[in-house]
Amino acid sequence: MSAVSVNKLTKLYHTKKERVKAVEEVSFEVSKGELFGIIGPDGAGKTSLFRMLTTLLLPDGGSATVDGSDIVKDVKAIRKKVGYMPGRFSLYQDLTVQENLDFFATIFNTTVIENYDLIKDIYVQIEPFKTRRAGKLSGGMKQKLALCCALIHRPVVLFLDEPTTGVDAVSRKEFWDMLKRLKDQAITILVSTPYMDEAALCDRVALMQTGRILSTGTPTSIISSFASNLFTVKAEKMYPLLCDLEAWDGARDSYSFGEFHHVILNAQYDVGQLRTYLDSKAHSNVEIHTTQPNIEDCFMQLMQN
Ligand SMILES: Nc1ncnc2c1ncn2[C@@H]1O[C@H](COP(=O)(O)OP(=O)(O)OP(=O)(O)O)[C@@H](O)[C@H]1O
Repeated sequence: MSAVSVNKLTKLYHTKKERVKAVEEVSFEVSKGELFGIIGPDGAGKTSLFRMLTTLLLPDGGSATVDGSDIVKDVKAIRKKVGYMPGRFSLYQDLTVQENLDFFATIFNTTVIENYDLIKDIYVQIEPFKTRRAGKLSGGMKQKLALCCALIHRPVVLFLDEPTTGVDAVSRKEFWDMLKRLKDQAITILVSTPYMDEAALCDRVALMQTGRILSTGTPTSIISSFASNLFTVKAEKMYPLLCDLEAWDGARDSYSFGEFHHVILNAQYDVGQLRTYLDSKAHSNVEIHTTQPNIEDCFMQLMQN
């Protein structure tokens, strides 16, 4: 049995102006003990998906089970089994660190001591501030407290909605290290993120855009399915360079990528023709290198398709 099984799950929102398909016939499976990432930009539908899987939102179509329980019929069972850390800080700002933890333990009819072994690694980092109000903690500390609260009833499946958004690079790394250690405790983890580089830290990922899943697989399998002539290109004037690349028949796709532009050449074109074309457009200090694709390149290509 899968830890999470999702079959054509759909969520629509009706506003005065329009009907938004936030999640559209999404299907995937997550195995027990997996660290599964839902990777997608703002508005992709990640929060709506997680809220349906944690029974906070009713679907408009399709079905899903979490640890064998149906998300519509077995609401009470699921709420006992899942831990949910919402994207926005959801703890009680006026309660202290200790009080927040006790509160969440109490509503799940358990105690902090009973499950201390599970949160110990994370909790020791915020313990020196246990009498501080949650609202006065730094972003990284809030995130650790929220994770402890989501874990305090020893969930079978943990849902983390954009846990690293707005968190500094060091705290992000620490957070992913914590998730790896939690995985060793046999907890299945679903984590959503808009950061493409975090895909590589998951066992498997689903790439999501405007309510749909574009691809599912291990980060390596998604990258190896990217069969393309990919180059990095740089020149003195980067914006005109991008405009010229976009206008060229030889480029199947081109987009900004950090300090470079990435260009995928059409099959019948080569790097010599790319250089000749850029010379004909009078670009100076042109640098062209072959490069290996990463998840972001795959995402860009899938979006084009
Ligand atoms: N209550 C709502 N009413 C109307 N539209 C909504 C509502 N909630 C979300 N949406 C829309 O549904 C789409 C998916 O939103 P959702 O929050 O699920 O995505 P997300 O990937 O979590 O993005 P974000 O990180 O911006 O929250 C977006 O277009 C959003 O504007």
